[in-house]
Amino acid sequence: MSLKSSGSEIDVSQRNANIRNLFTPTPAAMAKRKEARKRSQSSVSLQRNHSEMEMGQNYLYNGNNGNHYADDNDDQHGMGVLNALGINQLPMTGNQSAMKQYHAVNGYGQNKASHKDGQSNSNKSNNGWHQSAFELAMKPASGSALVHAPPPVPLRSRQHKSWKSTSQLENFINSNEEKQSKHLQMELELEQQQQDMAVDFGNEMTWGKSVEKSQALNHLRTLSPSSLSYQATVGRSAPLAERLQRFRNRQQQQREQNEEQEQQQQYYVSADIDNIPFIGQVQLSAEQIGIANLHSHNNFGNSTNRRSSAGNVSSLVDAIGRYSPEAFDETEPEPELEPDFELEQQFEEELTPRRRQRVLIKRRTVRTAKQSPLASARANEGKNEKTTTTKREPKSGIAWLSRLQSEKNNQVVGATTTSTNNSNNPIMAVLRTMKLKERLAISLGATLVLLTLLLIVDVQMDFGVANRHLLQQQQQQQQQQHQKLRFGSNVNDYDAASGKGAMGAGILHEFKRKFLQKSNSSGSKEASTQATGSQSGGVAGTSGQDGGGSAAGGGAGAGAGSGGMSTRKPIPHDRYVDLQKLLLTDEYSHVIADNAPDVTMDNPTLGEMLHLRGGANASNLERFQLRITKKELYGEHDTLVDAVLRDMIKLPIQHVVQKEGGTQLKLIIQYPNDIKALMKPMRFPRDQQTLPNHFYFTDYERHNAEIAAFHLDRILGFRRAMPVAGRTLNITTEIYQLAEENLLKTFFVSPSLNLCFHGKCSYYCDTSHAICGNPDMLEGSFAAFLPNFESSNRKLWRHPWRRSYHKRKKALWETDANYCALVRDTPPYDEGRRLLDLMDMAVFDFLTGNMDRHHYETFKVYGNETFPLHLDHGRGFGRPFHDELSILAPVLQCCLLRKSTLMKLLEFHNGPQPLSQLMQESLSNDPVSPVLWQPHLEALDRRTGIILQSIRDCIKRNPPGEMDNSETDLSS
Ligand SMILES: Nc1ncnc2c1ncn2[C@@H]1O[C@H](COP(=O)(O)OP(=O)(O)OP(=O)(O)O)[C@@H](O)[C@H]1O
Ligand SMILES: [Mn+2]
Repeated sequence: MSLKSSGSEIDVSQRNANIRNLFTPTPAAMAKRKEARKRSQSSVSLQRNHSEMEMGQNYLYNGNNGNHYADDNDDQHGMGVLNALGINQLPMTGNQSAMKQYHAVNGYGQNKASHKDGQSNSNKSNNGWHQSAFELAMKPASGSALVHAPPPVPLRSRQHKSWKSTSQLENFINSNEEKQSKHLQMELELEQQQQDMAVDFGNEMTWGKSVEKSQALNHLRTLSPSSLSYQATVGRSAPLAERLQRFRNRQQQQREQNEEQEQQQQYYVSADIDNIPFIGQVQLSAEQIGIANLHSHNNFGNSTNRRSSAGNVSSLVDAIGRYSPEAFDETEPEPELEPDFELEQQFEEELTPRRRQRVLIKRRTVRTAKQSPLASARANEGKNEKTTTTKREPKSGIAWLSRLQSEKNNQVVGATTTSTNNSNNPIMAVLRTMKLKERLAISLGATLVLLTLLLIVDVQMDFGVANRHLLQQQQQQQQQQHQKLRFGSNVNDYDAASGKGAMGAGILHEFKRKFLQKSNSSGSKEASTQATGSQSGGVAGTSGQDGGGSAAGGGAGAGAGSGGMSTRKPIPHDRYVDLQKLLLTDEYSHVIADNAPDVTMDNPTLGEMLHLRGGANASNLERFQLRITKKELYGEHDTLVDAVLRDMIKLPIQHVVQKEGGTQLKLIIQYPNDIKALMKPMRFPRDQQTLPNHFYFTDYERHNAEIAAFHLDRILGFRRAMPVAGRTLNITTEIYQLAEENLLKTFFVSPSLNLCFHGKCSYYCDTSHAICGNPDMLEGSFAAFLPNFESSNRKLWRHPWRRSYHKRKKALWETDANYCALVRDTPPYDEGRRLLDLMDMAVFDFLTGNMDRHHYETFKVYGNETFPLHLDHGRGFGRPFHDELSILAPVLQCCLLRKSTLMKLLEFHNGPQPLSQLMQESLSNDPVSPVLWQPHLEALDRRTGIILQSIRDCIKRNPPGEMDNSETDLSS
């Protein structure tokens, strides 16, 4: 296991400094630890634990470091601050493993680049280690039995740069295994020994809860790794068996010795078997053990329950310190006691150290009168001659009964014995009786409370289930009555923004969601999918935009609801008759704009504009380019499109150059006759989804998305995307042998002997993201090249609904509910077709799931009254199971859509052919068909429904008379 496999190239000393800073203790803590270290004899083995802890934490921190690096790249997009060196490395290693996870979860195709596999594997294994090390390190601190926690990290060990050493890690693992086996062995032997010695465990101090006390002692008995390592250190080189034998002998000696002493003391010795790990190494007198026992109660048993975890760890150090041989020195000052032991403390303060111990023992013996019934029974059986019946605090509800019984016994037996049994003391008797009542009352009360709780829970469950049905009915009614949607996490903001509040419904929805989730346990599958649907919608709402009251927030909710709808049992098909009717009137022209570009008039071609004419030998592409018009790239029935596609698929490749600009690798493929295509190579199989930790701007480009987007654009009737075809190339003969020099430099042969290249770009153009032949074939998308006529330059426009391209910052449209009003007042969106073109683009991007629409381009020569090109769709079709509603923000915020677009959507929705089918048919002509993974096709239909629903919502919110001032009717 290599520590280096995290892929981090960070300067080690810098990292160490960071880690030291992170763990810099306060002066008080340092003093405390210093003190603890002084007292502790076991720094070596304990230190070891801490260096482990540090390693775990270090790795955690290291992980953060990775994020930190990513965070520092503020504008990561094409404008290109991010350079691949180092910065890309950290997130990418994570991505690789995330990708692997995808493969594992979805049973996806294998990652073909073997070196990638290697990397992700090593990364994964490293993660695995990291986790376990962290768990190991954190276990003591987070576990319920805090007494198991090793003492705080000594400063000395803190400074050990243990993460540097790989062997130390191995040592740690080995030693840990060793420890565990020793631990087991030891436990076995100790158990045996305990049986050998016939220890009476019922003979514990009983001032307080016996459970608490035995917890601490049990802890010691079960030998936590820290206590074991402590012991191992104290015992140093003595073999375990020998040490155990010695220890056993000593116990035996002590036992014999104690038998000669007072009977009360004898109890203590036997009870002190709990302290074996400690007393095993040190010769102790019975009195010392008594003290030790007391201390252990004070410092373990009670601290477990009463101290905060931080305090607990330090108290443990103190305790361990006290248990070191010096700590048993009689002159050791009395340690600070817990508040509950004030009585004892007062008592003890009156006595000299030596005397005190004896008295203490006696006191304890007195208290042993409160031994547990079980123990008392045992004591009575085994040690009748001792006559002292002992009793522990009762644990069970009926313990008071046995206590009463044993009290009677005490009174009988106690009279005839010499022990200091004061159970016949009338005051004590009264006290006990009172306690009994108290206990009865308490247990009665507790039972009542429990019963009430149970009742409440039961009633709630019933209520939840019942309400689910009610709410479902309600929801269906709502849908049928064409009421507006109100789902998702932003529902309240949305309601506030719209001012026509469905706050109550929002709350109801929240309520429903909660109860649906709850009722999942009752096995309702429907509920579970529904809950999931609305949850993912919630995510969409929040991830896409701030909840700042934007209408898009509401829309996000709407989509969430619809998303949920698709997974529910079929409801009658909603044909959106209301919308169909509206298409026939102009009543809602402020929402449904009748602004279809009329291609029959004022629609000059580029050739006409630029006075260019293709020669007799002009290629299909050139002719295509010259025929581009002001209003669309190609005519509805233009056969040149197919010719252009065919050329790109069939023509031999002459030259390959890397395309500059953009963030990811693209190649310019040159064919004969000056035909060019823009190629995006395949990186992943079709079913590879956007990596969960990828932002839209770091998502990989998908060649098949480019192909599918062209087809979709055509089917939608926009015709604003250049023709794109798929083609499979021979990487050796069709790229490598034809590549220009700069590209050639990035070629290499992978370990599995495939030819690979990575090119030069800002994202993913490095050896670990190379594009490789499989074994020699490489698939790609080929987009017909845009005209490059000198005077046909394109104008680049910033998209008004551009995302922030920053991980933490939000764009204005995400926070300003009235953002559309601002856009409507700004040229070129204040008049003409442009704003409606953006609505079309939003619909188009929402259908493909493309969030990467930062800019768009137009042909300069046409001015403003021209269409925006639909370019760059490589980041679409990444998340088939998620509908990113924020992409629809322009439509939702402006409440605007072209009538022609709405007609198309209604057509897809109502048939005869759904969009998915139209797409499938269109795509089946492509050489790399099937182009889309089935879930993406299904997503198209689902998203069509969502858009329709949001338009319906817009209609509801914008009745004809009550038009918002900002919403100018563009259709007029
Ligand atoms: N078919 C095409 N023919 C000629 N040039 C094109 C074509 N498609 C896109 N381009 C140009 O290439 C540039 C980069 O293309 P594209 O946006 O697809 O790459 P990208 O790596 O995704 O870029 P970015 O990361 O900036 O989005 C575009 O800005 C556009 O000007
Ligand atoms: Mn792009």
